Amino acid sequence: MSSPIIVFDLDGTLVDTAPDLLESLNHSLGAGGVPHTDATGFRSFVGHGGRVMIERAFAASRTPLPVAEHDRLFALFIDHYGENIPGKSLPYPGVLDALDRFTDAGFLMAVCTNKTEGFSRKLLEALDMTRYFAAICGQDTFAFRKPDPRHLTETIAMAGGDRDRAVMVGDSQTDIDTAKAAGIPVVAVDFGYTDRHVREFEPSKIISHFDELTVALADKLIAAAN
Ligand SMILES: O=C(O)COP(=O)(O)O
Ligand SMILES: [Mg+2]
Repeated sequence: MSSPIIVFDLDGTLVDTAPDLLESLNHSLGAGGVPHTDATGFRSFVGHGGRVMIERAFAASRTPLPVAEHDRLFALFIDHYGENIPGKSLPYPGVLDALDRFTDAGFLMAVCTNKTEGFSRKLLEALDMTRYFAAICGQDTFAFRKPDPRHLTETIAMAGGDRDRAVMVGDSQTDIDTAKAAGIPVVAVDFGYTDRHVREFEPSKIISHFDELTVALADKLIAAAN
């Protein structure tokens, strides 16, 4: 039997990237003549990668966004964000202890994110976290991405895990919908990036700190799913 696996979302779950994403978003919006957004606006734009973030910010300010302009601003966003990694981004409190705990308990771990794979690897490397993960899969790793459940199930397969003994941990509706569609239990953190409280999306469990993400909880969720 292959190992149990715990799959993490990245932005807003493992790492607090909001200050840097917001700065790069505003750099790009400024170049497009759209007002800067704040932490509240950011929460409703994030979750589907940088392109969608720009698109949503334009829609919110009722400004048309022709494709060529979208491409230009996305390139500015990407360059700015990529150059500044890791910037101010840091793992949330208790993340590293939790990753050590699950390593010691024999779990595999993986990242399934709508960030690009390249930026995800660069960020995790800069924070010395790459070593924990058997797979790091971004929005461009496969031909599909969250909320398509195959992004999650293929991440599990790539990590060598067992989808019948898997748990997803995320911060957004995208993560919860993805896990549910894959038939995998999902723990939602309540401190990430979502404009609506995660309870509305009915995850299997909500936590407010990584100390609550125990091996016993993961075992319990896996047992209940089978
Ligand atoms: O970058 C985004 O928009 C979302 O990234 P996440 O899937 O790691 O939360
Ligand atoms: Mg997230």
